[in-house]
Amino acid sequence: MSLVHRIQQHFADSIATKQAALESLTEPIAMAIDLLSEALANDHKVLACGNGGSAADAQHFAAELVGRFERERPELPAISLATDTSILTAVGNDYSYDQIFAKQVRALGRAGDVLIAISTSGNSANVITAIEAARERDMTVIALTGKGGGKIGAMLGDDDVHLCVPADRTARIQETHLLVIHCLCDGIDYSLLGD
Ligand SMILES: O=C(CO)[C@@H](O)[C@H](O)[C@H](O)[C@H](O)COP(=O)(O)O
Ligand SMILES: [Zn+2]
Repeated sequence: MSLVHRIQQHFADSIATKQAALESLTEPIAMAIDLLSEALANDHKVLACGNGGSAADAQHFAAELVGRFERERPELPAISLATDTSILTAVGNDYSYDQIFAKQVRALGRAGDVLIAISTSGNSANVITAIEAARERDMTVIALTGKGGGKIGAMLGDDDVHLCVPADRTARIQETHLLVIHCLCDGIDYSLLGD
């Protein structure tokens, strides 16, 4: 395959994945927006976690809630659990990498808060333990996954929301997760501020 063809194939695959996600994820994204807007309107906060590209997504989402998305509005409480290198290295070193998010959830999470759990495979152990910790704290979970949802998809409860991108390739799932995150930001602003 030529370089030009490879580039064109990436664009075509990304468009096809987003088209498929448009069909399957519109309704669950709207449910996630309702859940987040309700929590934020009632003074609860959002915690977000994930590894690698998903760590960047968690940070990106928190930045758009604390700062802004496209419109001016009051600051919204959101914390990325993937960004404090002292906590990540201390907990990873003294306990295990599986605990890096869970211990922060237990430290910061309160009943009514929302955990955004991002994993393209749905199988990252530290995201799974973060969801278990969120349960202990009576938080609800919005999981962004792919590849069928993996173990995370299987462990979610009726009050949680599963946003599973219908794709198997990590890059395509990540690209769609970012689109989903921007839909969440826009939907929260719409719910809190109107049109
Ligand atoms: O961005 C990429 C690959 O595109 C990688 O950094 C990727 O995020 C890492 O391999 C993660 O550890 C994958 O974890 P997960 O999405 O399966 O939970
Ligand atoms: Zn990537």
